[in-house]
Amino acid sequence: MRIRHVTLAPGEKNICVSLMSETWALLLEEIRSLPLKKIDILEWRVDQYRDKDDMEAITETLRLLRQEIKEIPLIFTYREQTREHEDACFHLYEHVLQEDGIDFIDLEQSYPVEKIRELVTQAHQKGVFVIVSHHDFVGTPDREWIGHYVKRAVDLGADVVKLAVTATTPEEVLRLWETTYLLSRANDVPLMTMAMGHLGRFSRIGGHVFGSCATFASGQRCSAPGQLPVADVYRLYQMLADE
Ligand SMILES: O=C1C[C@@](O)(C(=O)O)C[C@@H](O)[C@@H]1O
Repeated sequence: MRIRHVTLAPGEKNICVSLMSETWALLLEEIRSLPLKKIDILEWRVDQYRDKDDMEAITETLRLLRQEIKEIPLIFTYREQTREHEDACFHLYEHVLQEDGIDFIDLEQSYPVEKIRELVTQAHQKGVFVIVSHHDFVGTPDREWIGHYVKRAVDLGADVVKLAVTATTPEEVLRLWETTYLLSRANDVPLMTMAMGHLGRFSRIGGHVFGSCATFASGQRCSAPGQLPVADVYRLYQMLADE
């Protein structure tokens, strides 16, 4: 699968970095502080943005953001798992899908099925790809759960399936890698998998070997525990590539 100049396929060493600022002025400073040439995909974590309920501000910020990041693929993510924020989140996604400039939206698999389907339809009509995500901030689900999850996400219309778990033991890293390896060979839809936490750091530099199509690294701020700085991940990837 190709988005602008980026290929999302098992084994690709794509680096995603999240933009975490609260205002446009800070976002601009954040973008300018990043080594953009080392970044394949940017994620705008709009849940961190102060004016996220102001649709005009969102439209304008997106326009400026796109100007600044040029051709870098952009994921638009409102990371909220509480029910009370869901309406605001769906409203925002619907709004942004009428605008230009985003390449992906990220939808949590726990959202109501009907809503996911509606947003998938709207996104696809607009030529925007959908990442269906699951986050486990406590541990790593068992193999069977992960298998069902990936199948369900594909059935819901995901173009990419993301799984971010927490690794509390080495066995959980192994389980994530093993399931990523098997499921990436069994599905045409690219998988992005990673583990959070200290042990999860290994999954963030070795995931591509097991079939993940991208990893998340930290820019100005981490957007999840265990992310390594983007320049370090880039350097490691170069070291792994030259043999
Ligand atoms: O889903 C993900 C992955 C992530 O949670 C991580 O563990 O790196 C970071 C989030 O910003 C992103 O939306």
